[in-house]
Order: sequence, then structure tokens, then C-alpha cells
Amino acid sequence: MSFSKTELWPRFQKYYTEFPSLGLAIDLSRMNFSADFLASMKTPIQKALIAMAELEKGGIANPDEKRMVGHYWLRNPALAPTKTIQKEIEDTLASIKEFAAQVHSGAIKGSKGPFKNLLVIGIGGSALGPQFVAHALGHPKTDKMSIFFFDNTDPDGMDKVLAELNGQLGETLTVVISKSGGTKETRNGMLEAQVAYERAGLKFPTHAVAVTGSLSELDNYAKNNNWIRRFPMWDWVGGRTSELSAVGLLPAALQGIDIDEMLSGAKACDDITRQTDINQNPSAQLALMWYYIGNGKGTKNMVILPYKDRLEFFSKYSQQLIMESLGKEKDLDGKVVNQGIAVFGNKGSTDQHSYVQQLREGILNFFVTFIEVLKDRDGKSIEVDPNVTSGDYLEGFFLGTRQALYENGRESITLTLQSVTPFSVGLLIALYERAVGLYASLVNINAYHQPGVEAGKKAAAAVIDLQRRILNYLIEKRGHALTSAQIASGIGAHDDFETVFKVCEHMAANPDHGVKKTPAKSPFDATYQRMQ
Ligand SMILES: O=P(O)(O)OC[C@H]1O[C@](O)(CO)[C@@H](O)[C@@H]1O
Repeated sequence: MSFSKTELWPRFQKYYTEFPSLGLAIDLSRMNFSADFLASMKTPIQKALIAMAELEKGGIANPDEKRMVGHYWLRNPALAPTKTIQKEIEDTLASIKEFAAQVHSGAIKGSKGPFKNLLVIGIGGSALGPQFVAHALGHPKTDKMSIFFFDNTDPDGMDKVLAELNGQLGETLTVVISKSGGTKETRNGMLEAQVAYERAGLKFPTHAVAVTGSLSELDNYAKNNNWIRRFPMWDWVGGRTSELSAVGLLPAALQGIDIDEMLSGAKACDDITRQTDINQNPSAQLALMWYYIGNGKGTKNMVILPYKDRLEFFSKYSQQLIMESLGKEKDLDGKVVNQGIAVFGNKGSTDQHSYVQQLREGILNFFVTFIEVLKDRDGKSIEVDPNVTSGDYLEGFFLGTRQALYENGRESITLTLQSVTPFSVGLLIALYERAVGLYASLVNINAYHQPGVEAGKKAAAAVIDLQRRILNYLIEKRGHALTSAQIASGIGAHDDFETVFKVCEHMAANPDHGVKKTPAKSPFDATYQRMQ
């Protein structure tokens, strides 16, 4: 059931709410929930808000890991449950600002001069927030440092970044970020960067900084190798909610972004989204809409469409925040529920020329969150048609797409921001963090752990171990051409013929392990050997 054009105006007036102190508005009118839906959710959402209040007071909101969940304290340290935590947050913020000022003034510099570049190495929550913020708020003219990322263990990806930094590593500060300090992708990126500095005749430690948990592998490495500085990451901050800890604030401050404004935006949003009147609480409204559209089971995907290039990374950032938090096999009572909401999106109007065709006419397995930004640019625009600017077109495409989708029964939420600033980016982060927490309560899951990612990590470690055994076997049998099946049998990997085949193919495609492949008619008769 969709509402007609005449019905929509009163509906819009009813479900459009402005939050002037945030520069934010939310419009739920294009979500076709019935009048009783909100009333029927009154008790569960109030329960969720109470659970959130407990969490903010320092309750163990992550029962599996027996951890507090404290990202809300980062922008309001006075809320922290102990004076020690409050002081740690305040001291870290002060040391980030002091460090950034010293880097900018040249008091701390590289071996070839003041640091002008920043290479951030991290993955997941230790990269996505910094990437989102750097993209949203950076500007080549005003940035104090140019920012680059290693966010994977892809050698070619790293080579590309290093090629951009060629000849400039002596003026490049590397910030390695890992909460656990043991994430292999990040460790590999750090080792690759270290070698790149050494090959350039530079000492890595005098160009390196770590953000990590105390006594982690990375912490110890940085300490033992006399890196310039180490900034803390606490166990009560989750990776995907760490943007407003040193993880996000250090790169942002170094880039020259106003981190106080980011924190103010998040705090202002927290103040509003703590309200129990859900008509005045945009995070609660988001959580309720997610619940409505997916029947509390995540049956519809969330397509995030910001009409602003600077917010392009928001869908990637919120993808981790939402999917890693909500994608859970079991609920808090141990019942199998397979919860989650799939998130994707890039930006409008670009996506209009990509997948919006399917959104309008194809499978109806999604809802859209439009993000509209009222301010087009700094200063005036040219006219691209008489009395029409490029920004007018962007607004026109947003409104037109929303209408075209709605006419075809495709529902959407619209968030309106006045402009993209450190304040509004901070509030957007806080808005979604709380919406995720509230939704998790509505569907009774733990949003703050990620047991599922361990399985892939363990399996990857087993593959690396298998590769070692294959290589040792090929060395032992040097000069003999063996099929992958013969190798698998030879090392006793009887239940893993396919992985042996894949590992042999990969080794033979690269010069590193001296494995030579001789192709055959069937891929499985190909042979592999070490000549020496
Ligand atoms: O900061 P770390 O410990 O390197 O972890 C990076 C990412 O890896 C994950 O643990 C998932 O594997 C994320 O939750 C986290 O953001």
C-alpha cells in the first residue's frame, strides 16, 4: 500500500522532523507503516532505550566478551563510569592534539623534512572510519597532510600506494592502527611499509606511530622498536565504533580536520537521541523503520544513497557498523535467529546510471535511505541552464528518483543535512551507532561482538599452514613434477585436495616460492615442481 500524492503532504508534515540544533531532519513519510505500528512498538523501543541508558552507565552490554561498551563516553568523558576512564579519554584527546600540532609545526618531522603525507595502515573498523572522514572532510587545498591508506594485504594495492609516495617516504608519517594489534592484514601492511622505508634508505621507527591496545603484539613491537609514539585503544571501544577514539581522531587531526567539532556533533546527537519521546529521537526512528521494513528479521536490504560525493564512503562505513553488529546467528537467549540487515550503496546521482534500474523495477528486497545535503558548495555556482545550477540538478535527481521509486512501491527514509562539516559527520556517526544499538535491542541480539569473523581467520591460518607443508614437500621432492592430488596425498591432506590445488596454482603464478607449473589437458593433471 502506497500513499497518493494528496495523502503524502499531510503524511510528510506528520513524519518530517527537524532537529535545528543538529542541522538535521528526518522524513519517514515514504515508509508505509500504519498508524498503529509506532504504538505497537512503544514498549519494545522504551525497553531498548533503557538498555542503552544502562550501557552508557557502564553496564556489561557485551555479555559474551564481558565488556563494557563505551563509545558514547568518547565525546562526553564525564559520562564514563570511572574517573580513570574519564582521564584516559581526556588525556588521549589532549595528546592527539599536541602530537598533531608538533607534526604540523615540524617539531616532529621525518628524516627528509616535515611530514607532508600520512599513510594509515588498518582494516575494518581501523580503516573505514578514517577513510570515511578523510573523504568527507578532506580538501587538497586545505589539508595539512595528504592521506593514503593500506587497508588490505593485497601486494599490488600496496605497491600502487607506495608508487604515489615514491621519493616522499622521508616526509611520510605512517600510522598503524589495530585494536587487537594482531590482525594479519595490518601486520603485513606494516611490514611492507617498513621494507619500503628501508629500501629508500630510511629508518621506519622514526616515521611510525601506533594506535593499539596496551600490550598487544603491535604495542610491543612499536615499543621495542622505538616508534615515535603509541596511542591507546581500549577494550571498551569496539572496532566499528572507534572512529571517535584515537583510531579516527589521530588521522583526522593530522589531516587538519577539526576533531573538536566532530566530537561536538556526536555529543549533540547523543544528547538528542537519548530522548524517550521517539518523535524527537532520530536514532529511535531509524531503528523502528528498520524493524518495520524487515519485520524485525532484516528481510529487506538497506540501500544508502547520499546525494553528495563527500559521503560516498558512508555506505561502506555503515556497512561494517550495521552488518558486523547485527549479522548474528544467535540471539541473547542462545536461540538461532540469523539476524542482520544487508547494506550497500554508493552515491546519487551516480547510482541512477547503475543499479537504480533494478531498484525501480526489479526485485523488491530493499528500502532506501536517501541522504540529502542542502548546501551545494562554498560560494556561488555557475548556471548550467538558465537559472539552474549543477546543485539544482543534484537535488532534482534526488527528488525525482525518490518519487519514481515510491510510485512503484519502493519505500525510503530521507535524512537531510544542512552541509557536510566535521560537526555533521560526527552527528551522522553517532546517529547510526545509536540506531544500531537500539535495533539490536529490538531484535534481542548482542551488537558488540563478532564471533563469525573468527571462523574465516582460523581457516585462513590453516591455509597458510597447508602452504608451508606443500612447499616443504615440493622441496623434499625437488625435480619431481607432481599433480596437486599427488601432493595432497603426499602430505596427508586427504580431505583438502581442492585447497592444495588452489594453493599450488597461486604459488606457481608468482615468483616467490620457485614453484613451476606444467599445464596439462585437464587442470587437475597439471604438475608442479621445485627445480631446486
Ligand atoms: O583493529 P583490529 O583489531 O586490527 O581489527 C580490525 C577489524 O577486524 C575485525 O575484528 C573483524 O575481523 C573488526 O571487528 C575490526 O574492526
